[in-house]
Amino acid sequence: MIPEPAADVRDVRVAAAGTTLVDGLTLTVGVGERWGVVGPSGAGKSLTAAAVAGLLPPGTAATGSVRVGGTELVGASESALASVRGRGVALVAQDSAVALHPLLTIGRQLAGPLRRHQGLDRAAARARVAELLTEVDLPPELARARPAQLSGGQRQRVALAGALACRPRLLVADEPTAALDPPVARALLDRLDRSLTATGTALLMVTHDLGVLAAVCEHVVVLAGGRVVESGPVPEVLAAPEHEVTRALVDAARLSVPEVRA
Ligand SMILES: Nc1ncnc2c1ncn2[C@@H]1O[C@H](COP(=O)(O)OP(=O)(O)OP(=O)(O)O)[C@@H](O)[C@H]1O
Repeated sequence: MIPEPAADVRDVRVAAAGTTLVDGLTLTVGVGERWGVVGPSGAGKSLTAAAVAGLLPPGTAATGSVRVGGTELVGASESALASVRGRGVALVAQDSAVALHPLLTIGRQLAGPLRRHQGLDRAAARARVAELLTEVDLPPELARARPAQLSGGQRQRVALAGALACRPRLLVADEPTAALDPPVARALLDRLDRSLTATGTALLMVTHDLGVLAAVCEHVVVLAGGRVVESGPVPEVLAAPEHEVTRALVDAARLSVPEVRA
């Protein structure tokens, strides 16, 4: 039997106040596959990520179909969405670290979803939090710290640990390293890479950085004006871009990112 893909996205349209912002989005993310989403500013990358994660911002609405591990997210009730979050799909965003509660310890924040989604008791959740922190190369003692006591890179690692805590089928990552310095960003991506491999989690990652795309993803979709204009294996698309938008992105990257120079 062919396994359910991590995400099966069919003809998704996202609109706000009657304006179509993403249109005709169709994409299949196979089990454990890593997809990148690139495109110019305003192309619809973040809304695409949000639609696939079932977390569209207020005022926007989707039609079409987004199935994660066989569960339909478009039009799903809050309780149905809540049951898919964590184990089906998890989101880590550029500002995920900001979303940490300033007054709660890291340990309590990581333990919450483990207790809710996996039914762990207090002691089991505490042990799992220590494991999760170790998995993202943070000392387990950080469980007792509050977010303000951590660096930006450490906070983003905590966000990643939280997103991967329930071993989701799919991690949606929206510019997860955009707010980090290059060495800290590289370390986080390296960590992400190892965690995805260890858990078999698939990835859909928005990035504006073709170097990051090439380092992390196997497949790419290029968006422009809310539509997919090109998609395929990353090496092929970067080596021989077919659409003018992709060519412009590759040309811009050649000027600024040594790794993708021809
Ligand atoms: N909540 C919203 N309500 C109305 N319009 C929105 C909303 N969010 C985004 N948009 C609009 O939808 C379009 C796509 O936005 P989106 O944030 O997905 O683009 P993006 O490709 O991620 O851009 P960037 O690279 O600049 O972050 C833009 O024109 C944006 O102004």
